Amino acid sequence: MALVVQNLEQHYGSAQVLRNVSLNVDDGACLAVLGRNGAGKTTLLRCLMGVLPPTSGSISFDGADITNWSPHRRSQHGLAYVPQGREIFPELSVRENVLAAARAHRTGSDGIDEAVALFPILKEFWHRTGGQLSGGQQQQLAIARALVTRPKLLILDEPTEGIQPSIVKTIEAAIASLKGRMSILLVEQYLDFAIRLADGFAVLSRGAVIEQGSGEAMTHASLSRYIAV
Ligand SMILES: Nc1ncnc2c1ncn2[C@@H]1O[C@H](COP(=O)(O)OP(=O)(O)OP(=O)(O)O)[C@@H](O)[C@H]1O
Repeated sequence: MALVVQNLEQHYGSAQVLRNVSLNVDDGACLAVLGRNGAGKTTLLRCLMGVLPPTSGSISFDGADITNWSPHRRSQHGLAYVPQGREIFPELSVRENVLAAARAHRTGSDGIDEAVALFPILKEFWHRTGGQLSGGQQQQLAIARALVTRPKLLILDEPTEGIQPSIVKTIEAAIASLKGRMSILLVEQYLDFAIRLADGFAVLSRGAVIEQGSGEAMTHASLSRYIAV
């Protein structure tokens, strides 16, 4: 098991946002975390990355208890996070965005080439600034930046949100090609995308996991009631 989350709880002030959340991601597998807006998905990811300390519960990854580790230490240990809203550096070029991530992880040119090869548009726009890219191109850049850290677990927060269908296909193909080489935790509201990629799922509702299952159990009919519209 790559990632083991046990009994995680989180509060914002007096409001409880995560309730007894337990889930696992197997080595090399893709787990989809589904749920409506406000269900607590982003809060869960922020706890996994160490941006937000959980109120209680534990997180272990790759054999280590990382519950109290800093975000930096988690990243060095192999966790990479592509947040919702992408968060690239808009003033830096595509090249500089990628190199900044590579430098922090001492990734050489082979690792950079491998990550960028998944998204040919990035080489085409290598010297444009991040801010000049479309939303879908920025999403590809954000994923490439995560990949140059050579993660063991790639965490993606709604990578298809607001992105045109042709780029969604490119992102889907890229994630599909990564399966088996790293573990993936995919938060998604685009159900068909999640069904095509994931080996298992967990549904969050009001901060609690209300259903979990295998990839075979993931059908539009069984899961659409848990997703907005
Ligand atoms: N910084 C914060 N302070 C207080 N409450 C917050 C904060 N961030 C989120 N919340 C609340 O916590 C709950 C869970 O939010 P979260 O962003 O984790 O949900 P989500 O499932 O990721 O939703 P979305 O799909 O809209 O991003 C929501 O009720 C939200 O309003």
